[in-house]
This record gives sequence, C-alpha cells and structure tokens, in this order.
Amino acid sequence: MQKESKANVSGAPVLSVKDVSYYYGDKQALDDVSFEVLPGRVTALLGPNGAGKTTLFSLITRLFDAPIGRIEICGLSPAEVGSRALAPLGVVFQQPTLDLDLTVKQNLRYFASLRGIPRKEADERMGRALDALDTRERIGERVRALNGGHRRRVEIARGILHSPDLLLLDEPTIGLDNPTRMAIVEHIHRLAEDDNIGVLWATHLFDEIEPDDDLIVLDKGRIVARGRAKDVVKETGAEDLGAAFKLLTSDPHEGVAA
Ligand SMILES: Nc1ncnc2c1ncn2[C@@H]1O[C@H](COP(=O)(O)OP(=O)(O)OP(=O)(O)O)[C@@H](O)[C@H]1O
Repeated sequence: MQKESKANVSGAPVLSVKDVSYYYGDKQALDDVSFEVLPGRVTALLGPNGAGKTTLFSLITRLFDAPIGRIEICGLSPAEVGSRALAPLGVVFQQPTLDLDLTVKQNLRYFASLRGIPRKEADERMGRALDALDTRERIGERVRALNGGHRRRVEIARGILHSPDLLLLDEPTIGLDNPTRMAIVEHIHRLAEDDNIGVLWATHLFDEIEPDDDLIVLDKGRIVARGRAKDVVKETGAEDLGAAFKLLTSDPHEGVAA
C-alpha cells in the first residue's frame, strides 16, 4: 500500500518506552521496561502467558496510564498531550472488534468516518489496504460470512486504513491455522517495509518471528533479552528461537508452538 504521508522518514523511533513499571495493586506486572520500535521494522514482543504483553499494550494505547516511566509515540507523550499523541497509532487487539452484521466495506467506512477520513478517500484507502492483505474480493461480504483468517485480515486492514506510523498487534493470529498465520506474518512484514510502518507484534509463537526481526523477550514483567532475533539465538548458544526462549524464560513449553 502506498502511504500518503511519509511523516517519519528520519528513522527516529515511532515508539519509545522508557523505564516503565506497572502494578496491579501489590502485584508488579512490568518492571523497568525500556525499548524502542523503529520505522519499517517488525519488533516482536515474545513472552509466555502473564509476561506483561497485554499490560504493556494497554499502557501504550492509554487504556491505563503509566504512572512510572515514559512512553512516546512519534516523539509525543500521550500522558502529556492526550489523545493527539495516539493519532499515528493503529491497533489490532486480541479480541475481534468488527461488527459481524456489517459488510467489510461498511465496517471500514465506519472506522474511516470515526477518523475523519472523507468517504471518497476512505474508499480508495480501503481498496489499497485490502489489496495489501489479499482480501479485496471480500469487500461486499458480511463479516459473519468470513472465516477467521479473513476476519483477521480485515481487522488489520482497518488498523492501517489511516496510514499509521506505528501498528500494534496483540497476538493477531490466535486461533488461526498455520498457513493462515504464516500468510498474515508475511503480509505484516511486507507492510512494515513497503509503508515504513513500525510494527510491535506481541506473540508467544516462535515461528512468527523472522531472524532479522527486532526481538524483545519479556518474562515476568522484565526484559530478559533483546536484539535481532538471530543474534538473541546466537547469544544463548541455542539451536533455534524455541530453545533460546526456553533458556531465557520460565515458560515450560518447548519447540514451535502453534
Ligand atoms: N486486572 C489485573 N489484576 C491483577 N493482576 C493482573 C491483571 N491483569 C493482569 N494481571 C497480572 O499481570 C501480569 C501480566 O499480565 P498480562 O495479561 O499483561 O500478561 P500477558 O503477557 O499479556 O499474558 P497473556 O499472553 O496470557 O495475555 C500477570 O501476572 C497477570 O496475572
């Protein structure tokens, strides 16, 4: 998809998380977490259940406020400037949020109107977004008639409709079969590169991470490893990412999980 505004051609981080900690009452969910997401790159946030991935996403999207530490999206802190800072953000949550009784086009038009995108421009953008995800032929169908993989693609198309600089994906392939998961992984990597989008992809599935991706391994609220995925594997001396993950975290499961 051709991006309208190349707002971030400087290579500056589209997301900066600095010294962020978070507590639910007495329970610490995040412990001094710092990292950056760069434009055009996929950053995988890998962690076992309970590592703190969803908490982190809730802080970035401002569902919760981060009382400790600082979060900036394209250089602006949502805590300081409010929802304006969220404008460059696209989000695909774990839970589906499309209206099942509306068609793909109606869902996307509705989202575009919430974003203040005029109808004609919205139609052009949705065509490009659906093309990028190989889903344009579904545009007239009710979401209820689509399978899980196509619904996810439409959710992602909606997430990129307003040409975000930063795309957050919270375990976007949950419940999908392997070929569909791999197709979505490929689409996202192409989108990041073609449109210079910085992607933060939360997952616990090793096979969704490519060797060149930036990787953050989160365990019990702490970053236990970071770097290019292939370098993280090399540093642990493990055979593959699954084995490296096992060495780095308290997660009991082994190998490639799907
Ligand atoms: N509302 C809450 N109240 C208390 N503790 C919570 C709450 N939500 C999450 N936690 C705890 O905070 C920690 C981080 O949870 P979080 O959901 O962010 O992890 P996660 O990596 O997203 O896990 P999952 O993959 O299972 O969604 C966990 O120990 C969890 O039990």
